[in-house]
Amino acid sequence: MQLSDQKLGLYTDFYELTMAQGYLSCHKQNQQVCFDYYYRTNPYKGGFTVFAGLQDLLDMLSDFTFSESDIEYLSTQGFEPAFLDYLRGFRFKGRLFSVKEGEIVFPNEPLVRVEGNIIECQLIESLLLNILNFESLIATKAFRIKLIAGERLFADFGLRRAQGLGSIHASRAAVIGGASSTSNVLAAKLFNIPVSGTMAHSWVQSFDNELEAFRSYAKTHPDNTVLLVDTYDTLHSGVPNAIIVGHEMKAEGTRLKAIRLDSGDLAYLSKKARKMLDAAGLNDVQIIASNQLNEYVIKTLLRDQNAAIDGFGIGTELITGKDNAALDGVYKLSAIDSELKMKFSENTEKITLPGRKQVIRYLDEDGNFFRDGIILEEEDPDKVPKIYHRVYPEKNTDVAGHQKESLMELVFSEGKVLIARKSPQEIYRFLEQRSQQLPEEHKRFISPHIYKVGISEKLMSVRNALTTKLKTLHRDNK
Ligand SMILES: Nc1ncnc2c1ncn2[C@@H]1O[C@H](COP(=O)(O)OP(=O)(O)OP(=O)(O)O)[C@@H](O)[C@H]1O
Ligand SMILES: O=P(O)(O)OC[C@H]1O[C@H](OP(=O)(O)OP(=O)(O)O)[C@H](O)[C@@H]1O
Ligand SMILES: O=C(O)c1cccnc1
Repeated sequence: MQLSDQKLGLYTDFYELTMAQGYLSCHKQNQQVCFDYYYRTNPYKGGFTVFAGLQDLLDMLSDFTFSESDIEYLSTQGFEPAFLDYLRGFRFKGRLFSVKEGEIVFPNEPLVRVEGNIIECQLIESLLLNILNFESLIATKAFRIKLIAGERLFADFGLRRAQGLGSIHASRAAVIGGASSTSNVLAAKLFNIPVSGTMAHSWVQSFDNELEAFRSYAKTHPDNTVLLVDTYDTLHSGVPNAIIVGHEMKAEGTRLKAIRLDSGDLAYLSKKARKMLDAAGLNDVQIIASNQLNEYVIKTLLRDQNAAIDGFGIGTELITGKDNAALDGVYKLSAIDSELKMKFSENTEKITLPGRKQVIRYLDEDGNFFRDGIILEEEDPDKVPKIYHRVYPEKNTDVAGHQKESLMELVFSEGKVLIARKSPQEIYRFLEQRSQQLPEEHKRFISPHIYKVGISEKLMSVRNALTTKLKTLHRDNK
């Protein structure tokens, strides 16, 4: 994706650049490091997250360079000539290992591992977090909606309510999570996703009366006529006028596709409208609903109130990931050359895991997700018999004999993307398949069952030994 000729090297936080300059002047530029990307809490108080944004990140990495005008700008911000020279030829040449886009993932497990020299890995931190945190947040929201909407179509209507240009990534992520189409034409073109649209109230208002507005639209768009029926009075004007136009279209050999309800009690109105359409012989005209919808409203409409709704248009709540402003994904250093690194915290849950790691997904006898285990990359997964709770090792699970999968694969190396490009719809199909392996108790909205992610004994002992070493060192330094 490219919005302009602006290169992306400056799409970073200032401190990444000041540290990068510091690494260069301390002659650390050849140190080989490893960073992990992971998040800590599932959004929406849910039981899982949908990992998204990888393809965009990989595309943007190729553009993560500095133009002459970027260099000039940095020179006005106090950066040294030697560092500016370094940036002139900069290109990320490290390696990325990642779980697949569309994978269902859980807190605290590495999702991306970045390896390379300390400067390149530091500089891409902000970009990586920006893209992966946001797209994963929106894809997760979309998938929660999809879990409830089922086979009914749902369109992303969010552009007008999105956080600026973030809508481009959000619309892509919405389709990864299960939206059938987007109203966002630029996102549709850039990512080759289905585009769709109905009409606004302004169309209806722009004619002398509602019937004329409906007739004119049907004439100009006979293949895609969806009439917005709530401008004046849904049941006394909108639906009766749509029925007149539906009959006229039939007589002309075309078809009224749907009506859209955008206010009022959507359950009551949809059931009444369904009856009226059916009584008029327009059983194939669908009913689409919109107006501040989310997974909870859709759930009560469909499951408690038997609403006669065939499809949904969803804007604000989908595209902004309401009620979760951000996914709390982080990027933490875990190794420099052969030395393992970790960060302490008062909160034991937040202590990072050192070393180069892989995530193993263990399956149960039905092929469903059973546990995830974080192991050291050098470990043979076949020789990991148990995984342990990262804080309370007395809680552990026998995983020997379970079918297993390694979740992270090499996706970027020597400046090249190593995985095939997939459309957001193809990524959704992968997500759907994975969702069938995720036990139902992790999908419920209220107090979902916590999916267990453990660590291998070797990783635990490496972490514990390093903890003791670093604590001693820092105590002695006091
Ligand atoms: N049957 C229903 N059950 C639960 N929630 C519903 C139902 N029908 C509509 N809603 C939701 O209730 C809210 C109604 O919004 P609001 O109170 O602003 O009324 P409105 O219909 O938009 O009124 P207006 O005519 O001013 O546009 C929306 O979020 C909508 O999705
Ligand atoms: O409610 P959301 O989930 O955010 O979905 C998007 C909303 O945007 C449109 O309304 P708007 O009033 O902006 O335009 P209109 O004149 O077409 O109704 C549309 O009719 C939806 O109600
Ligand atoms: O196509 C629509 O009906 C639409 C698109 C964006 C926002 N609201 C409605």
